[in-house]
Amino acid sequence: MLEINNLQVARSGKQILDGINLRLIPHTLTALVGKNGCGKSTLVSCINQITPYRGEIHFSGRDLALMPPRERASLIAFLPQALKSPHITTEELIAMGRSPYLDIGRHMTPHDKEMVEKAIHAIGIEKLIGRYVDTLSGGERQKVYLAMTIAQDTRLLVLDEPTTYMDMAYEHAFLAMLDTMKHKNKKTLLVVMHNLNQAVRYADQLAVLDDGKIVFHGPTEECLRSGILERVFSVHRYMAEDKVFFAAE
Ligand SMILES: Nc1ncnc2c1ncn2[C@@H]1O[C@H](COP(=O)(O)OP(=O)(O)OP(=O)(O)O)[C@@H](O)[C@H]1O
Repeated sequence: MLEINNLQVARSGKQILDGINLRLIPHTLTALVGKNGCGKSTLVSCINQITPYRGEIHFSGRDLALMPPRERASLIAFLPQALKSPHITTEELIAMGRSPYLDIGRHMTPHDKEMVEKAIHAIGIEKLIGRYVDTLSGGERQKVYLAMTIAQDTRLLVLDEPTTYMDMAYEHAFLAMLDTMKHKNKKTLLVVMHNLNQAVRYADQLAVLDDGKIVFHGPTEECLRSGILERVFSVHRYMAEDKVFFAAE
């Protein structure tokens, strides 16, 4: 599984990530949390080999920096924070998730088509089929991109703020679906999350970034006991109906 060793990123003379070590546990959901500008998207873009870094990122013992992009895409699916709006149909975009597996003529096999269908149903976007991506709302576009990452059928999914545009009810349904994917489909998930209340409810593990450093990585329960979230986010915590909630001070 994914293992990051002593990752360093500097930009315009500023140290953005400093000595990051992170080892994901298979078949768990790890929420990457931290205040605005602490380096979450930068860390994700290093895994995606977009941002240059010093240090090492391995997947099942293989250096990701040395792995051909097509092979990498068969192991790790990414949902970036900023989504493009190409003038292609939703099915065409979702089918791009199958790119790492297609032959030289880019022909979809019945299995590829089945994976696309399954992703459409998993996200519940049947009504968006036939629409052009550049005509969709922010939330609709986010769902179509999510279907693309699910169609990619990788062992690891790295999602950068996947619920930004989602309404509250769909956000819950989506996070519950990730939970099912983890258990039923044996997926491992690294998810950048802004909503602390959702993170502590759905994540098995929390990785807390503060000013470019991982200040906690471990089970969610342990993180809650440590009081680190209150310190990093300047929030206070309360209980309601046996659930933990955080609120701004
Ligand atoms: N090209 C760049 N040059 C200089 N600084 C940069 C550059 N790109 C990002 N940064 C800085 O790096 C820091 C980390 O940015 P990053 O986008 O990773 O934060 P984040 O934790 O994802 O933030 P948010 O929660 O707001 O999405 C920020 O202070 C940002 O301004």
